[in-house]
Amino acid sequence: IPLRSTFTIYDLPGSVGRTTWLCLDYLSDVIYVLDIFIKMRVRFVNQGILEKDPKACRKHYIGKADFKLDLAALLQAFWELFDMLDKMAKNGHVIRIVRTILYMIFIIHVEACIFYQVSKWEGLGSNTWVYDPESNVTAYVYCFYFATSLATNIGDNPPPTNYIEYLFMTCYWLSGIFVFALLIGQIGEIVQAANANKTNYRSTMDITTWYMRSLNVPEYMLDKVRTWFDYNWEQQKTLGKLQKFALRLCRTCYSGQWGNCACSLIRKSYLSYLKSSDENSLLEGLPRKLKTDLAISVHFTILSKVSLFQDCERALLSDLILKLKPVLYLPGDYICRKGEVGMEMYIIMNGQVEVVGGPNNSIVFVTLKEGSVFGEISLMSLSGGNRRTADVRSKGFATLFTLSKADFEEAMQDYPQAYALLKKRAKKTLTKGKATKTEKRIVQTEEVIKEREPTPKLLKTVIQAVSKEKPKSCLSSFMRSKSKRQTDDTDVKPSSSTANQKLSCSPQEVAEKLRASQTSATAKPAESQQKAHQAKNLTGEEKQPLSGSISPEKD
Ligand SMILES: Nc1ncnc2c1ncn2[C@@H]1O[C@@H]2COP(=O)(O)O[C@H]2[C@H]1O
Repeated sequence: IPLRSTFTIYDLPGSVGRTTWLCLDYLSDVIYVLDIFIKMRVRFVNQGILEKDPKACRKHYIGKADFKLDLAALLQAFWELFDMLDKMAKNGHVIRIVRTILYMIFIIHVEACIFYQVSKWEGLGSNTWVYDPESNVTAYVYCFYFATSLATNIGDNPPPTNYIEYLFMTCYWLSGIFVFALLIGQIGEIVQAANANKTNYRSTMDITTWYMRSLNVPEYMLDKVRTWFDYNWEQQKTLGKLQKFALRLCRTCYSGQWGNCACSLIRKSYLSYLKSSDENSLLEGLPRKLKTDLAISVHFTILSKVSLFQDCERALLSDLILKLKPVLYLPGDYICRKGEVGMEMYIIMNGQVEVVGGPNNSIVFVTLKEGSVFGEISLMSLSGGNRRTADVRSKGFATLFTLSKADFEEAMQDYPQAYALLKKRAKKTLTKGKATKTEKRIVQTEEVIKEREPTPKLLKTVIQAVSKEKPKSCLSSFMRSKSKRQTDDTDVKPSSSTANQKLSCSPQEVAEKLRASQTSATAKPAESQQKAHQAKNLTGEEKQPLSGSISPEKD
C-alpha cells in the first residue's frame, strides 16, 4: 500500500524498471486474491464443532471484519503464513528468524517510501540530499538503499541541507537504533532458544567433567562418561536419560574409590536439568489418554515384537507401555548381576545384551536382541526365589525399557488371566533355556575337568583332613556324588540348592573344614586360591544362570 501510493513514477510509460515493477505488483495482487480464496475455505469452530462445510466457511469469512480489512491482506497473510509455517516446520527457529528479518525489511521499505515522498515534496533533484531522477539508479533502489544506510548507520549519507532534512535524519536514526535493538535482541533470543538443548547438554557435560576431574576420577571413567554423553546427544538430542545415568554413575562412585560425596554432587548438578528435560516429566502435563496414545504410538511396535506379550490384551499392553522407562547402557555395562534381588525386568528396544557366566564371565550363554525380554525369572519368582539367575551385560550401546516389579504387579492385578498366561510362557522359555544349556554343558564339562587336573594333591589333602575327623564326611560323599554326576552326560547340572541337599552337613561346615585344612596343608598360593573358590562354590554363594544354565567353573 505505501509502495503503490508513493512510487507513482512507475505508472508512467517508459520509466526505468517499470516491467519489474508491474510484475511484482501483479504478483502481489494474485497473492491477495489467492489469500482471500484460501481463507474462504478455512474451517472454523462453530459451537464447539469443527465446521467443514465450504459454504458455511465462506459465509463465516465474508461476515468477519477480516474480510473488510483485507486491504491490509498482505500483512495479515504474512502473519498467518508464518504462524502456520512455524507450527509445521521442523526447525521453527529458522522460520522465526526469517520473519524477523522480513519485518526489518518491511520497516525499511516503508521508510524508503517516506523518503521518496519527502524528496517529491521538496522537488526531485532540487538539492544533494533528495533523490535525483537524473542519477542512473532507479528511484526505489536508491530510496531503499538510503533508508537502509540510515537505519543501520552504515555507509555515507548525503548531509541534510535544511531543517526538515535534519529532522528527517534524526527521526530515522532514532527509529533505526530502536528497531535494530529490538530486532537483534529478538534474533538473539530465537537463536538462544533454538540452542537451549545443546547449551544445557554442554554445560551438563562440563559440570560433570569438572566434578570428576576435581575428584581425581580415573581417566577411563571420564572417557566412559564422555562417550555416554556423545552417544546420547547424537542419538536423541536430549538430556532425557540423564536421571538414570546419574543414578548409575552414583552407583559406580559408591562402589568405586571416590566415595559418596561425588555422587551427591553429580546428582545435584543434574537435578535442575532433569526437571526440564526428562521425557517422562515432559509428558507429565498431558492428559492420560493423550499420554497413553503417544506412548503407544512410540513404543507399541517394539512391545508387540515381544513374544512374551504376544496375544495379550491391548488394554494390558497400554497399561504396561505407560510404565516403561527407557535406559541406555554403554558397551560392557552390567545390567543385572547374578544373585541380586530382581526388582525390574527389561525389554530390549535396540542393541544387544549377553547372558554371561563362567570364569570372569568369559562364556556367553546367549545373546538377546531387539524385542527380547529378560529379568522376568526373578521378577515372577519362577526359579523358586527372587534372585537373578545370571549376569547380563550390554554388548554395545543398548537402549532398554525397564519395567519395575511394582509397576508390573500393579498392571497385572487387573488381568489375572493374562498374568497366568505370561507366567506359563515365561516358564516355557525357562524350560527351553534348560534344554539348550544341557547341550552346551556337555561340551564345556570336558574342558572344566581338564582344568582341575593339576590339583589332585590339594583335594587329597582336604579329603584326608576331613575324613580324619569324620570317617564318612559330607565332603567326601559330596565329591563322590559329584563325580558320579559328571559321568552322566544326560544329567542337567543341579542348582545350588540341589547341591546343598546332597550334603549331609551344612555348606558352612564344609567351608570351615576346608579352611582348617588350608592352614595345615602347605599349598601353593594358586592352589589356595582355588581352594577358596571351591569353598565358595560349596557354600552355594554362587548361583546358576537359570536353573539349567551352565556355570562351568562349578562343574
Ligand atoms: N539361558 C538363558 N537364555 C535366555 N535368557 C536367560 C538365560 N539365562 C538367564 N537368562 C535371563 O537373564 C536374566 C537374569 O535375571 P533373571 O534371573 O531375573 O532372568 C534371567 C533371564 O531372563
